[in-house]
Amino acid sequence: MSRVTVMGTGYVGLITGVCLAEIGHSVTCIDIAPEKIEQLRRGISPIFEPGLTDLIEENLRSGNLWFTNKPEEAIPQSEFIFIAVGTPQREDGSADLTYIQQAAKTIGAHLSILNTVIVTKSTVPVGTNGKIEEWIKDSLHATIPFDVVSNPEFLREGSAIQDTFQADRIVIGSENEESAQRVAALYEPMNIPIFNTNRESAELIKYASNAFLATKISFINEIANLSEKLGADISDVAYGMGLDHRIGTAFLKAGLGYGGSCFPKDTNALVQIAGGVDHRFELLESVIKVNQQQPLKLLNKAVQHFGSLQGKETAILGLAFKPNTDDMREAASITLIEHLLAAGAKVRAYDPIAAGHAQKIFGDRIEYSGSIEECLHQADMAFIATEWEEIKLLPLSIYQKQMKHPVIFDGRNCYSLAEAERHQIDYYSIGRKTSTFIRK
Ligand SMILES: NC(=O)C1=CN([C@@H]2O[C@H](COP(=O)(O)OP(=O)(O)OC[C@H]3O[C@@H](n4cnc5c(N)ncnc54)[C@H](O)[C@@H]3O)[C@@H](O)[C@H]2O)C=CC1
Ligand SMILES: O=C(O)[C@H]1O[C@H](OP(=O)(O)OP(=O)(O)OC[C@H]2O[C@@H](n3ccc(=O)[nH]c3=O)[C@H](O)[C@@H]2O)[C@H](O)[C@@H](O)[C@@H]1O
Repeated sequence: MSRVTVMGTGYVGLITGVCLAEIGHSVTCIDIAPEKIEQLRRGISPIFEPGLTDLIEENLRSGNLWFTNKPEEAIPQSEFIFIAVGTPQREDGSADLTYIQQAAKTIGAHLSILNTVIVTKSTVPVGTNGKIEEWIKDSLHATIPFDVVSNPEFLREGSAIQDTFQADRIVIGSENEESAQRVAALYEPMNIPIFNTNRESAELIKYASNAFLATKISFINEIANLSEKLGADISDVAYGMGLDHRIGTAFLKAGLGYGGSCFPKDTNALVQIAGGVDHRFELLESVIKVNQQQPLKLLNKAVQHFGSLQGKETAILGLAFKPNTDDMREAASITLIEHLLAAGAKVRAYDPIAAGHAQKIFGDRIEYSGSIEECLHQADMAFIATEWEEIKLLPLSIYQKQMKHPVIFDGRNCYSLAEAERHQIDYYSIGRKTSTFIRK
């Protein structure tokens, strides 16, 4: 059992803290946001993540997990300090290291002589772990031994706990073998393959992994755009490609493009990191451009269908950037809604859990529906922006029943073309033939 402090109770900090507590370590999570700590002490998770509340409650009860906003109550007693604070995007696309620097200074101000290993979980530009070391040194009041190790995080929102306990690999980037072994020992009960490397490589593995997955998505979206023009069906094309084990089926789902708190931010950051060493990352620049244009392609289909969108009652099904999360950061739904509003459409939206976030973004510029049926009622057109189970499995007869005449712009390819035809629905999707019903 080791004593661990986790700095930051966002997605990564909370999941890291809770999972380390679950395997028997004594974990204190600290945050500068007092309201989060207050909630967490009462067992309330500030984020929506399946299974997380149970794990928080369980580990609070067992005494393995504590929450505080006072670093002095945690850092001096810890053998490991995980940094899991945010690294948001600056205006120019580069990563903002303000929170990282603040966390490093806090660590330096409270570090004791336990030969503590600082473990960086946050996604940080190559070279940052070296800077963290310097920032900590600059804040120390005496000569105190410590080490800084890179340990990037690969979890996905919505399946974060499973991703942690069944991770493909744990990457540990260290300049010192003993520190690397100590971090590896922490994770031993999880029985996950460990890959050891130096800090710079570990930092780059994180950005390269996200950028590669983003590239797969933009690639398949381009093939989808091509499929539409060539009469191919993207579902079959992606499936047929994925049968080659060298390609694999994962991340070949065409749609509205990638959103979320990380792919857009990290692809932009990697372009900046490359630029910093005089390398123009043209491939990644194109990936980003394709992604920005993808939701507009579906909107254009609506413009072509109706001529003008002025006054059109529009239902948006799904707001979150993907299912099983209430996160709307960089969600394709935002692009869709902003463009629809600009074109004069009247928008109402439904999402099982993300409406609260939407309210902060759109206020009363759109309406919020309490159910799918209410959202679709008397609508001229419906956009499917997130493939929540209840949206994906919604019978097409509900669209027929609720809408004026069912016209669906499906950004997540939830239905088969045959089904849409059977229900006599004007059905537009991504990378497939349009199914238009000629009204008598
Ligand atoms: N969200 C995700 O699914 C993943 C995120 N990452 C990376 O992990 C990092 C954290 O991401 P999120 O958890 O989403 O961030 P977040 O922004 O949701 O949470 C960060 C938390 O850190 C707290 N914080 C800021 N400064 C602090 C300090 N000095 N001391 C203590 N707490 C402090 C904030 O109040 C906030 O609660 C980012 O670098 C992100 O790129 C990596 C993999 C997955
Ligand atoms: O660094 C991060 O924060 C994380 O970013 C992603 O995780 P996440 O953003 O939670 O979600 P994903 O499931 O990867 O989906 C990202 C976006 O890509 C889209 N996507 C995904 C897969 C696909 O085939 N097609 C597709 O359009 C999703 O709709 C979503 O908008 C990575 O998958 C994680 O490994 C990484 O740790």
